Formats: sequence, structure tokens, C-alpha cells
Amino acid sequence: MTTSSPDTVLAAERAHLEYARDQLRRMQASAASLDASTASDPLNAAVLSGVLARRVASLQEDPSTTLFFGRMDQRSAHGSETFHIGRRHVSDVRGDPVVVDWRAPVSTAFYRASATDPMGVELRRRFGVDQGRLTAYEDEHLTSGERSARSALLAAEVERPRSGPMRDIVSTIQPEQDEVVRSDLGRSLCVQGAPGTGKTAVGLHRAAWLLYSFRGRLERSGVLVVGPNRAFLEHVGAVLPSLGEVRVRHATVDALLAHDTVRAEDSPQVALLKGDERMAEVLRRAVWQDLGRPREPLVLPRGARRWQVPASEVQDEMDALVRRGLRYSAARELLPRRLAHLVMLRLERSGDFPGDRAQEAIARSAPVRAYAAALWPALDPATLLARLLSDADALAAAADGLLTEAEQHTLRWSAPPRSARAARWSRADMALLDELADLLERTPSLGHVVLDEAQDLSPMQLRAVGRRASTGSITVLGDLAQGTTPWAATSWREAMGHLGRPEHELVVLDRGFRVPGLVIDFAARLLPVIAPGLGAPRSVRDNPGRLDIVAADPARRSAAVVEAVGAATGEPGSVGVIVPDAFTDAIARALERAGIAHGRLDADHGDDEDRQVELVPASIAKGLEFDRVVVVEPSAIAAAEPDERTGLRRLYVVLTRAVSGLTVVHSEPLPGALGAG
Ligand SMILES: Nc1ncnc2c1ncn2[C@@H]1O[C@H](COP(=O)(O)OP(=O)(O)OP(=O)(O)O)[C@@H](O)[C@H]1O
Repeated sequence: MTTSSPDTVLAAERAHLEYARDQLRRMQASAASLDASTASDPLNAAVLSGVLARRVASLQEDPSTTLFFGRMDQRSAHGSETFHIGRRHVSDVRGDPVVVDWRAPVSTAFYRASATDPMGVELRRRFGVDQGRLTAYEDEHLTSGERSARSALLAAEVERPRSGPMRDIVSTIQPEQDEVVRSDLGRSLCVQGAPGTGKTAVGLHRAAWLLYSFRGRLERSGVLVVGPNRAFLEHVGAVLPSLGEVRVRHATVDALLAHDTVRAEDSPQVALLKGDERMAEVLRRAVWQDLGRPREPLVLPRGARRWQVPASEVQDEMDALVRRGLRYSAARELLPRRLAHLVMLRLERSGDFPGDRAQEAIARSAPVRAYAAALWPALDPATLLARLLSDADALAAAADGLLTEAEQHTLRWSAPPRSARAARWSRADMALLDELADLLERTPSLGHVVLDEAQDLSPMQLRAVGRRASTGSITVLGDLAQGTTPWAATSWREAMGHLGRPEHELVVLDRGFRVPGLVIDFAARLLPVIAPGLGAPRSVRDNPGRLDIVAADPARRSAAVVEAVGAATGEPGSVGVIVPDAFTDAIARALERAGIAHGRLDADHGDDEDRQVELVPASIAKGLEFDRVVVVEPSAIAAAEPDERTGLRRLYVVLTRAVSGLTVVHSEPLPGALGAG
């Protein structure tokens, strides 16, 4: 065995990188030379030309990174084979791989092999990368029995100061994360994990892996990522494009269910009730109870005769349509044809065989259409919901035995609008409108949905997301301890049931990659109160982090915040100033007066300018992270929520956003649960 010096190894790997770059350029030139005009017709030529243009663009090299970040030498039936692993596949002129895609089956061993189960991997090499250059490498000899040292490159990646939007973690995906990423398309997973355990990262990489592995199916049916607000989606939105996947839709729950403009806000009590799963049955009944009962026969004049179908036969036909389990509107469309069929039977019995076209004509005739429309009226979600929320009798008929009278009273509008069009809908109403829309017409399903921060959705919202994956699968990410809505999930089994996935797999991630030890220990003091039984993450960070608690005189609170932010800006990395929502304007003014340039996040937008300092109202901090965080007045953050537990959960979210340092500035006493320890 020869041992090479580190310089020789690095030189050889750099040469391989140059070779891979040459091959990528060759692939791009060859794609660019393909001629779309050879297609059989102009339409095909236009499609082909689009495909080729996308292919050429996808073969563009990203100069800020390298074509591979790892290598493994693996024993196989053909001897030892070497694979370089990168974000995309590169092959040589014979079609042999020069770099294999991290998502290819062969790459699995790179992520999963260990000293206890080497999977034939004799050597795993990770590279240090800087601005498109290979700067270092780290070897593990898995089959030699040698114990692997802790990876310095992983540590460097985890410890790096955060700035700008979230990055991919493709070079350092951990084995327990990889199991989630590469789970089969048919499997619906629920990932419970404490803050910073990589749930979001894992969900996004799973979407990329699924698209690679099941491209044909998923490009047709689509993949959707659902997150809590726009600021969050902007934070995570660059990850999939950096992995070459530009066609994944990202949406907030609100955008997904935007059946109308939200112009009203419900009290927590009303919102809780509107989000309750019992509403699904109330709405189902409300739709179907509009079906009429035929009392008169269907009468159809035709030529000199009048044909009659008795009401009882019409009823049987309607019952048969209901039993078929069709959506209301689909069955409604069929009724005239079924009635025409009954008329045809009579015509045929009398010796008249007018043919199929006559059946269509009968179905479209005015008497049949009018008769069918009276029995099976056209409905629309807004009119139906407005009626339920305005009309005590209509609601009582649908909610009988499901909602108490007091609940029905709570649900009803105190001042009903004059018409459905004038209704002022709330966010919770959107999920009800969505349910109604689906009862009338089936909502199209996507191939896969990744639902992040799922603990915050009401049962009715979960149903709405679930129906968008009814013929596909779903990856659900969340943390029960971070639930901050009055309807937050208390059990994943229940939540997965609402999503239509009672059969699912629950995975728990517990290694924390974001929050350093000192900070997580501080935040975890809240856990026994907010989520008894749920553990804190085990921080994998080397750096214990910094925790500063600054007690300021009330008159000096803003000044203390400005000082803390000023100190934080002295180092590289992002700074998040997380404040009670009601303090946002005042703190913004204080920062401006002190000349501290900052962005301001809110539920509708992130910061497109990507500034070092971001001012973040506590209610939208979920899912975000900053290198250093200044939290202002924890007790006011907690007090802004409707109850103590929700308040402390909000605080837990806020305190777990920091990667290297947390400063807490307060004038009021800290919440009791934080003081202990
Ligand atoms: N394997 C990994 N290698 C390097 N960094 C990682 C790894 N896994 C996670 N991280 C980093 O840890 C941080 C937290 O990840 P992420 O936001 O996905 O966690 P989360 O569980 O969704 O957190 P939260 O519940 O607070 O939203 C991110 O900066 C992410 O890039």
C-alpha cells in the first residue's frame, strides 16, 4: 500500500475536478448543438427547443462551488470502484460517470456507511470547498476497523456564521436525515424534531430526491412545499433551485386556500370551532341536505305524446347516484342523462328506438334540465357557508347532534351580511370554503406535498392540505412544542389522521444543528410547561454559544436593545432582533435613530435586500434562523398570546433562532418558567 502526501492527494483531486469541469462543458456544448428543427412538426419543435434550452441551462456550472464535495471508494463484485459525489451527474464521452448525483442510489452509501456497517466503503473522503476550489480533505477508512474521528468539515459547516437565505446541506446530510430524504415515494412520513434538528432542510432535500427518483411521475403531478408565512418561504426558497429543482411550488397555507380575500379576524374561540374536525361533517350534511325529493313525475312532451317517469323511479336514480360516492356537482351533471335514460327505456318499450343522439337531446331538453335543476340545485361554497353562518335553522339542520346550541350560536355571525358577496371572510373560513369546494368538485391532487410547521394547522386546514395529496404522498414536518395556535396539534397520530394518512411512519430527529448548548439549555427550561414529555435537542455544536441576559431600566430598554444590536453587528453573520409584535414600530425607530440599517420582516414578505440586521415580530419568527439574536422583553412576547402555554411556546420558538449568540433584553421580570434552573 502506498500512502500519498496530503498535497499529492489534493493535487490529484483538483485534477479530477478540472477533468469534470471539462466534461461538463463538453456536455453543455453537445446539448447546445442539438437542433430542435429536426422535430416532426412545428409544435414538437417548439416543445423540443424548450427542453433543450432548459437542458443547456441546467448544465451551466456554478463557479461558487465545486462539481463534487465527496468521494468514496467502494468494494464491489468488480473490485474497488471510485465515485465522486456532487450536486449533479457528469459523464465522460463514453457515458461513464465522472461525478455521480448525490441522489443516485449508488450515493446512498456515502451518507449511510459507518464503521459498524461500512456498506463496502473502504474510503470516504469529504472535501473542504471555498469559492469553487478544493481546499482540504478528510478521510475515513471504514473497513479498516479504525474509529472515525469527528468530522472537522461537518463541524465547520455547522459552525459557520449564518448570513442570507438557507443553504442546502447536501454535502453533510447525516445518516438519520438521509433515511428520511430517501424514503420511498409511496411512504408518508411525519418528522417530529426539536428546533434546529434539520426538519426543514430534510423536507426540502427529500423533495429534490423524490423529483430525481420519480421524475416522470412527479413532473406531471407536481410537488408542493407548504410553509407558515412568506418570510419563511423566502428564507428557504433558494434551497431547491440550488439543487437544480426550479419547478417546485412553494406556498403558505393561506395562499393555498385563498378562495376569497380575508377581511375579518375571528376570536380564538370562533376560530377554534371553525377549525374543529366536526365542521367537516356539518359541511357535508349542509351540501347534501339541499337535494330535493321528487314529488311530481317527470313529464316530457315528445311529438304527439307525453312521456312520464314516476317520482319513485327518479328517487331510485338519485339514490343510486348518491351511493356512487361522486362529488355533488359531478353527480348533478349526470342526473339529466340518467333521467333521459329512464325516458329512453319507455320509448324503447313502446317500440321506438331513436338512438344515442336522442338520449343526449332529451337530457338537454328544457323540461328535463329544469326538473333536474330543481331536485339537484347548483351550489357554490360562498353562498352555502354564508347561509350556514347567518341562518340559525340552516345551521341547526346541518349541525344537529354535532355542535351544541351554544356552539352554533358562537359560530353564527352576529351581523349577517346582506349577501354572500358582501361577506367578510376570516382565515378560518377559508378552510371551510375549501372543504365545501371539495365536496362540490374534487380538488386535484399533487404527487407529493411537504408540509412544514404542521403542528400549527387546525384539523380543517390539515384536511385541506391532505386532499391536495390524496392520490400522492406527504412529508409532514413539525414540533409539538412549537405549536402556537389555539388549535395546535397535541398528537401526530391525530394530525396525520386529519391529513388522511392514519398509516404513516413517525421519525424523531433529536440532534440539534442550529442552537448552541448554552442557548438550548436556557430555552429548554420552558419544555416541562409547554410540552411535558418532549425532550430538548442534543446540540451537536462545538461552540457552547453565548447567552447574555440584560436587565434594563424601563426607560433604557430601547437603548439597551440598540447597544446589543450594535455589538452584534461587529461580527460577521446575520442579526435577528425579535420583538413583541406591538413593539415593532418603536424598536424600528430606535434602530433608525441609532443609524442601524435594518430590514423588517412581516407575514407577507421577507427581506429581498438581505441586510445584516432584520427586525422580526415574534409572531413570524418560526422556522427562521440568525447568527445572533436579540430577544426583546420575553414576558411581553408571551403575554401577547391568548393563554400562558401558547405564550411560552411562542417564547420557546423565539429563543431557539440563534446559531451563535442570544441576548435577552428585559425590563419586566422574565416569565417564571425561564427563571428556574
Ligand atoms: N446535516 C446537516 N449539516 C449541516 N447543517 C445542517 C444539517 N442539518 C441541519 N443543518 C442546519 O441546521 C439549521 C437548522 O435546520 P432547519 O431549519 O432545517 O431545522 P428545523 O428542525 O426545521 O428547525 P425549526 O424547528 O426551528 O424550524 C440550518 O442552518 C441547517 O442548514
